[in-house]
Amino acid sequence: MTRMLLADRITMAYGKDRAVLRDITVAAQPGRILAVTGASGAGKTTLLWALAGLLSPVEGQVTLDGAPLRDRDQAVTQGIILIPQHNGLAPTLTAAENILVALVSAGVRAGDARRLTAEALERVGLANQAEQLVEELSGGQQQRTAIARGLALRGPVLLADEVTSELDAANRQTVLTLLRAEADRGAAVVFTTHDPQAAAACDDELHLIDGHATTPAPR
Ligand SMILES: Nc1ncnc2c1ncn2[C@@H]1O[C@H](COP(=O)(O)OP(=O)(O)OP(=O)(O)O)[C@@H](O)[C@H]1O
Repeated sequence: MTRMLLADRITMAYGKDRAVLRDITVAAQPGRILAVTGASGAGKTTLLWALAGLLSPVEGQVTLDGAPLRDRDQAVTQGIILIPQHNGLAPTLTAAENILVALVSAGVRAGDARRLTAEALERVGLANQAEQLVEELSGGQQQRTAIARGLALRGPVLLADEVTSELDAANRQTVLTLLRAEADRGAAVVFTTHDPQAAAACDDELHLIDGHATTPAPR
């Protein structure tokens, strides 16, 4: 299954504050990885939250397969997976439990959920940390657990918010390879990053400067 997720001339603001994103048009395309780059505060997370259905534009719209995306509940139902910037894991559950809970609440049967959890932790190199509490994992291990959870859900859209920021070079490369595998199975992947090398490994780049798009060109 593929999905076409489009931000169509969106402007985003928090409360009555000035806009933090202005007139942005960008598509998450099946089979491709879009890098969203820009300095701290440029609006990368805000764009991802709009695509995830967590925030509504004040102008323009986010559409999914041509129809307006209503909210996060609809986005979850339609398989728009978000790996949030600060991992979003439950610290007092184990790495495996965090993934299992997500899978079971997405409707996966318990036996399949256990198998998918083990596979996902293996892919990020955390097979031996499966039964460890998240609060006892290092920052990079927590980040990889959040990535494993996002991978295990196998959605048609994967939104990954700075998911390599705490990783060493080898794990960063592993994660980029895993994001590529997601695109190769047909997912639309959007990846925010400060790392020019990581961005260069993606198919397309949207560069934000103070909420404005500057480089929408495909490579
Ligand atoms: N909840 C909020 N309330 C008010 N302003 C916010 C909120 N979240 C973000 N902002 C503002 O929106 C702008 C864009 O923030 P955003 O987090 O999208 O940037 P970013 O590019 O992801 O930054 P970073 O690389 O540091 O994560 C910033 O000026 C920030 O202060």
